[in-house]
Amino acid sequence: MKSDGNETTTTDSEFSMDFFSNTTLSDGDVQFLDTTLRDGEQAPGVSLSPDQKADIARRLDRAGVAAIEAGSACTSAAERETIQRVTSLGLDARITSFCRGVQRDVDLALDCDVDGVHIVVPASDRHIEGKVGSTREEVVETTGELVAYAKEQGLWVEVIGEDGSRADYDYLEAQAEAAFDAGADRFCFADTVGHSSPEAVYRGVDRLADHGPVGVHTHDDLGLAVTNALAGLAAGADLVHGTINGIGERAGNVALEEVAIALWHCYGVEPMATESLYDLAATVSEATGVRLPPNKAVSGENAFAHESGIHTDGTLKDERMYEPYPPEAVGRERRLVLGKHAGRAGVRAALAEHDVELDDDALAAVVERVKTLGEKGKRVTDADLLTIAEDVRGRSRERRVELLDLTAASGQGTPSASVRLRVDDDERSAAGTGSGPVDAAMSAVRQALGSEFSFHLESYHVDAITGGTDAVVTVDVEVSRGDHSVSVSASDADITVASVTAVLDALDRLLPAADTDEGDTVPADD
Ligand SMILES: CC(=O)SCCNC(=O)CCNC(=O)[C@H](O)C(C)(C)COP(=O)(O)OP(=O)(O)OC[C@H]1O[C@@H](n2cnc3c(N)ncnc32)[C@H](O)[C@@H]1OP(=O)(O)O
Repeated sequence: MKSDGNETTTTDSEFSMDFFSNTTLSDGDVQFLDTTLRDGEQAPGVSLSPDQKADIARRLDRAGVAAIEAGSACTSAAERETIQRVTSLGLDARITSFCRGVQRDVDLALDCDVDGVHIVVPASDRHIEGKVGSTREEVVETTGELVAYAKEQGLWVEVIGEDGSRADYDYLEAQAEAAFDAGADRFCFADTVGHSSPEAVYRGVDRLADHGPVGVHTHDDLGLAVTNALAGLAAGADLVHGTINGIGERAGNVALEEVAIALWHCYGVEPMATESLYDLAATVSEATGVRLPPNKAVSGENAFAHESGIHTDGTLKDERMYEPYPPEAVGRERRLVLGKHAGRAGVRAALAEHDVELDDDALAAVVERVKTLGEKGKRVTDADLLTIAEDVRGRSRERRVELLDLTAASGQGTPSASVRLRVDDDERSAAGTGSGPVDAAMSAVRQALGSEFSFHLESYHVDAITGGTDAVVTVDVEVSRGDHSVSVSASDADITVASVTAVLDALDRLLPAADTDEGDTVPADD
């Protein structure tokens, strides 16, 4: 997908980063090295299985990432197994391993059949003297020897000057020169502790780029990771190291999806397919357990959501009114949300999605009630909106599906549940098993309903409203039948009851009204 236009910057294949300099790059000159599986996995508590690494690597490869650092072979036998799983996939991307500046690490990487290695050598005096107890001269010498050794083994080699942003740049340049003289394919400027200003990154990369191809590796301790990656590119780097969702040590690495969208939107450069970004973000979040902040660029839940009336009205008039780029560009969809800041246009549009049309007075009354609900801090779901609309119109609706009884049992055996439902005039009971009590109850519900009342659970989300083991939980679901979907939330101290209630409320909303002349319910699934 090509950038469809940023009104203030160039979008053709040539771009210039005027802020930093008059550097000009063409699309294709920037490549990405994804290190989610190595530096990203170094985030505390994260450990990816071979299958998870393989799955993420396949998706990165399909998205066009040039290189994937699959892990640190020196870590353990189990880690080598995960790297081998990735190297066995036969991907187009170059698969690499992290190595310290010691031959043993390179040999262990070779055992994993990687295409290349990142030989990480200390660059700042703090790291040279304080960490590895060496000298500048010794590090330069051993780096040259190790690069020559790795090249003899047929490996692609990148030397990373660790803590390079805090190094004496004269020395960093000497280190890069030694690495290139020994045959290194590239050198990487590393802002290892995320300490650098954009200007300092620019100066460092500018000097290194005189000696050969340079990459830039930035961290987000100052919130400058993306800016610093762009500064590196402006100074002549052509490879950006980063991780999906910016996971990594401390405040994390640069978020690759943020660099990708910034390059695409602002400069018309696309080192990876932007349409894959959300899928990658969701996959990595799920695999690592590191949640996405709702306001995160590209992948946050709210990145393409509009609640306030003025924004919603503007967006309904022109989708680009309050968005820099369309959600489809990163594989997402826009959401209009109702709450305290809602206005008439947004409420009218939300009702129209459920084939409900109101006159101006009724609409104003619904808007007021929506605002009141939103002011209580409650998320206004489709079910809430439809209930308010019915109330305002003075029409009551007869429920078609109702939970009469629910029992769930869990423990060390297989979780099981039984339900009793009313479906129209019919009373139905069924039992089911599942991976947990909620799953078992859902299985029982589906069995009781039968294929005639089938539904699809689009999303399921649980939040504890209060703390402690007696917490009240809210379950938010989105349920669909055919082309229609509704969002519902239900709260209860029992998560199984809240889950079943939410799903049945949603299904009830999706079924045609018993009294069909109401005309304000969605058509049935056929
Ligand atoms: C900036 C980064 O992201 S660095 C990458 C971080 N990644 C990792 O640490 C990978 C996981 N690490 C591990 O599994 C372990 O630390 C191992 C297997 C690598 C080493 O374990 P141990 O031998 O027990 O050493 P330990 O972890 O205590 O200390 C690290 C050693 O590596 C040495 N070292 C650190 N960086 C380098 C380097 N760039 N080049 C050479 N040696 C280095 C340290 O000096 C220290 O050696 P010492 O024990 O002789 O003092």
